[in-house]
Amino acid sequence: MLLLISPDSVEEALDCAKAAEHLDIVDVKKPDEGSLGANYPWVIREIREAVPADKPVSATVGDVPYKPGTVAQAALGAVVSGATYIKVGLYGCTTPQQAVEVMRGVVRAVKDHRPEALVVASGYADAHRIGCVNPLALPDIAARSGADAAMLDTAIKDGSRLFDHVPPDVCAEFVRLAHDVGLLAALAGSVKQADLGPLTRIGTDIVGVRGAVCEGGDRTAGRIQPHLVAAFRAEMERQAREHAAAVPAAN
Ligand SMILES: O=C[C@H](O)COP(=O)(O)O
Repeated sequence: MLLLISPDSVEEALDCAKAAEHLDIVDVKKPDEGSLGANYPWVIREIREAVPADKPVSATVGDVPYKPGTVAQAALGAVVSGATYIKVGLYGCTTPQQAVEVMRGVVRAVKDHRPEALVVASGYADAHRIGCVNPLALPDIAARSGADAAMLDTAIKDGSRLFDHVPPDVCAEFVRLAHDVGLLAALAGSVKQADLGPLTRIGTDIVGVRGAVCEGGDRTAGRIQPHLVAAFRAEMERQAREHAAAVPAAN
């Protein structure tokens, strides 16, 4: 499982760089503009320059409306600025067809510019609270649009967590659906160390985190702490070892 950490500024990205050996992807966002709030192109560029070259930079395009042209243009902005994972939060899409239309524009805009960039179609575990597409629709939306990964995050950051809205067995179904169509499965949403056991067992490819590695667990007022990133990674590795030991025993 890969660890994606979301700093909100160049300063925080520098703190991530101090913990670079413990993380896999640096994800640029602007939390005060929403769960997948988009940051400025120059912030993406500066963060790309600040983190080690072997660490991919991801950028969110925002909690986007159903405006395929607008979103495609924003996605191009993110990839031109140096991101190689482009995440789109399908906030304003109320049907799978709308979501596919938005994602097809994003995939074309991104891949025309940088074919090897990865496009991530993100839905929301708490979709029922905001009226957007059902979480389990995401793998099919991502596959039909030519994206590389399906993701879930939480839209409303009020302390409720991924598993409060989509329990582990339904997340397992999400991962299975994504893998069945050859996609990566990414999960996030106030994930804590205690969630890493189930996330590992269900075969999650990427776990996205911010609050759990911020001072005081506070994703808004706290700053990312390199020692919390290291501790989170250590727990991921412990869970991976336990899982690897348990799997042959079960067969
Ligand atoms: O993409 C990951 C998100 O930034 C997760 O943030 P969070 O752990 O504070 O919910």
